Amino acid sequence: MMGFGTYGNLLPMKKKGGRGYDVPEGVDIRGRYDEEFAKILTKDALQFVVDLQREFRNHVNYAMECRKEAKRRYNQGALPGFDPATRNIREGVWTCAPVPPAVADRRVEITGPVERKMIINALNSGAKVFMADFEDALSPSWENLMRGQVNLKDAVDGTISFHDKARNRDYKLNDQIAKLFVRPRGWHLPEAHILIDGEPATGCLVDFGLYFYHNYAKFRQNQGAGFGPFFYLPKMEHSREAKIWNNVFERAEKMAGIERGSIRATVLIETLPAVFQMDEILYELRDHSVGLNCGRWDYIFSYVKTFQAHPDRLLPDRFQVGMTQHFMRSYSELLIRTCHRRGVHAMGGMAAQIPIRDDPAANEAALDLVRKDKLREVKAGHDGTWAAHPGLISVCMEVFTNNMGNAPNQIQNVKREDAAALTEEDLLQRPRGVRTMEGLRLNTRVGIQYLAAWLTGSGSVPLYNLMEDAATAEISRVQNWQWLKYEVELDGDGLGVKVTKELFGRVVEEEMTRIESELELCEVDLLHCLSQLIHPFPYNLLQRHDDDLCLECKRKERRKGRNSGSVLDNTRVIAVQFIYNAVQFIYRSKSLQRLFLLSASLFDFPNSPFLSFISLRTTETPTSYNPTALSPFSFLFLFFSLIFPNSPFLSLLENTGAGRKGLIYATNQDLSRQTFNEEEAVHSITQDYYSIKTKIIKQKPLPGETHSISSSPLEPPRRRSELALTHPTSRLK
Ligand SMILES: CC(=O)SCCNC(=O)CCNC(=O)[C@H](O)C(C)(C)COP(=O)(O)OP(=O)(O)OC[C@H]1O[C@@H](n2cnc3c(N)ncnc32)[C@H](O)[C@@H]1OP(=O)(O)O
Ligand SMILES: O=CC(=O)O
Repeated sequence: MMGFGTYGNLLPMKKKGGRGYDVPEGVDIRGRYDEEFAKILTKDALQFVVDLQREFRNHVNYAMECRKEAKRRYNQGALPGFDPATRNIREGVWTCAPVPPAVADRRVEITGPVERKMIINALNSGAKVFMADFEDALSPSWENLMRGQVNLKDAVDGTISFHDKARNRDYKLNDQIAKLFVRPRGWHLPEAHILIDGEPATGCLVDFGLYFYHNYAKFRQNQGAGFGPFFYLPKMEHSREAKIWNNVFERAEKMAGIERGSIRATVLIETLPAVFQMDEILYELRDHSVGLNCGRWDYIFSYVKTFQAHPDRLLPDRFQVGMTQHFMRSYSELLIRTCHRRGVHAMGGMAAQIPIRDDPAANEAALDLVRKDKLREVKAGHDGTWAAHPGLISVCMEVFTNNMGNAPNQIQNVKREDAAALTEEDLLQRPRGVRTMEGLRLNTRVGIQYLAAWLTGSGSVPLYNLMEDAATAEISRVQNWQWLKYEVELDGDGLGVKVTKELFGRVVEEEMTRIESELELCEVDLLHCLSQLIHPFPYNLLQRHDDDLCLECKRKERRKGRNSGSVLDNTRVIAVQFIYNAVQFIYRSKSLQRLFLLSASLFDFPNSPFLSFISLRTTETPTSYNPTALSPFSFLFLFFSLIFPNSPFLSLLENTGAGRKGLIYATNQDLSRQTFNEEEAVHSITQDYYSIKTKIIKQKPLPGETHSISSSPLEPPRRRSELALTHPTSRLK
């Protein structure tokens, strides 16, 4: 994980700015200078990005305007649907270019952020494909984005390695590795660290351009058997956006002097409007396509976003919106039919379960949910599927292999002509289910913790034994937004209770308390981990504490409770405890919190897709974020933080306070990820947005609580006994 511990290098950034890099005319780099990054941000590579930007920016701007126009129509009551103007494409007989042999078999694909160790683990995982993610699994700090490029270049070169200091373990590539696909960001996200002609570059052109420029030759030789590089393309809403990608690919092929159709991409169908454009999208990309993928989590998010002005289409609890809902099943079946008719892969979606290492029964239950989900996919006709964790590869592989036989895919064998009968009504059918207080609470808890992690540099995290990334956490955010906007009346325990701002504010406070109690369990682990890091003094990353404890130790620690335990009885640990307490003391200071947010917003997050709330252009309470209101002590702190790049002080400032504020703010904003009206920031919900609680670490269920919240889009949720204990209305009095 790469966090804000890198702040220390920000002083050099101030001095050098873009001047540290040798840039072409019209380019200004705002991110900090780093020698490793300079090998990626070469003048020639930047020139390629600049050329793409200049050639395509008007097309991108136009496409974004069209999105706004469509949104206006949906907000006035229109529904998305098939476009009569492109009927000939949908009904015409045509196919995409043949699938390259290197990626004919994609039965299991693993995904993950472009972190060094995870790239190696994913490529070695036994999956057929690894999708390296600059998008939902990555928090888009300058550090993460640029390190990601460095890591991918080493991976394609075959030289990538990693030494895990805490475990004294070396990582390198196996002989057999997965095929690499790269997912750049969506068209709508700017890259604010790189200005081209005075404007932020288009994020995906930076991701694509730098990666392509440095890797196309080696990739085609080492990975693609003459084809490639390969990409996943996210968040498109219309085929005109696919057409821009197609033109970008042709431009890149021309620059590289490689054959047209070398680059191949799979498009994620993960917005509601795009489901009505699947043929059109494939048609635009027909020389460069290797299929479509059911990006089901974002698809659910998009349902809320598209219908934000349709109170008759509110979602039930997040975990009830699964693949057995009619609109979800219809989407997956139509995707399979469309892809197979056009001769390309129909990829399945992500199961959010991850292995549960300290509870075999819960682990088996989680694996069983994955198995059922994958079985549904393969039987429906999907050619492959996604897994979030290496521990799930064998389960998914077994299901697909047992049901696909020896064929590398089902493109020719399962045509799903029955899906031709699916109508607009099928694809839009209202989801069924209930809206509960439990759902509201869970969304709140997940939202707070995900945003806190995201702010501190982690775009995918394990929460309550599930993978959470920007797509899944986004569902939590928009669902709360929707329920609040329409003041829905809750079902179940919350029967008759309306989701008002007051209720939401109280839920936030209560969930903060709960998170705090969960985190107290983790503090013992943190201390233990610190003890291992004290020598040398812990200017080091503290995040990976949990894995370093053996399971028995963890159980013992938890039984004994906070700040006790036999593993904490030596001098080193007492020293650590002293430092830890000192840090905690500082850490709870409000001015420091403000300083943290201030530095974060100044230096590392101009890119934020939905968290621009931490920017300084705030209309919030007069003292917050006002640099002149900070105490001299804060400045001293900033000074020390800058001197010590990986200061544990900064690591510890990973905070739920920021996450809470983020959730409150984001919940009250326009649902578009592109813009925020800061005027609308709501002050009335909680008295204190900034109270920092403690470091976000891996969340484990509380003792006595069942481990399995069903996360599969297949199964209905189970009760969480813990939450059912108190009637929500009495808790809120
Ligand atoms: C909806 C969508 O957009 S899905 C696509 C975007 N989302 C993703 O890609 C999420 C991918 N998954 C992940 O990021 C991770 O699995 C998480 C954050 C959920 C959990 O990660 P961890 O907490 O590290 O899991 P855990 O501790 O069990 O990991 C065990 C080992 O597996 C590795 N690992 C876990 N997930 C992955 C992965 N996706 N790829 C490669 N390696 C992985 C870890 O690095 C660790 O390696 P080590 O033993 O050598 O140290
Ligand atoms: O990107 C994938 C999704 O499910 O969302």
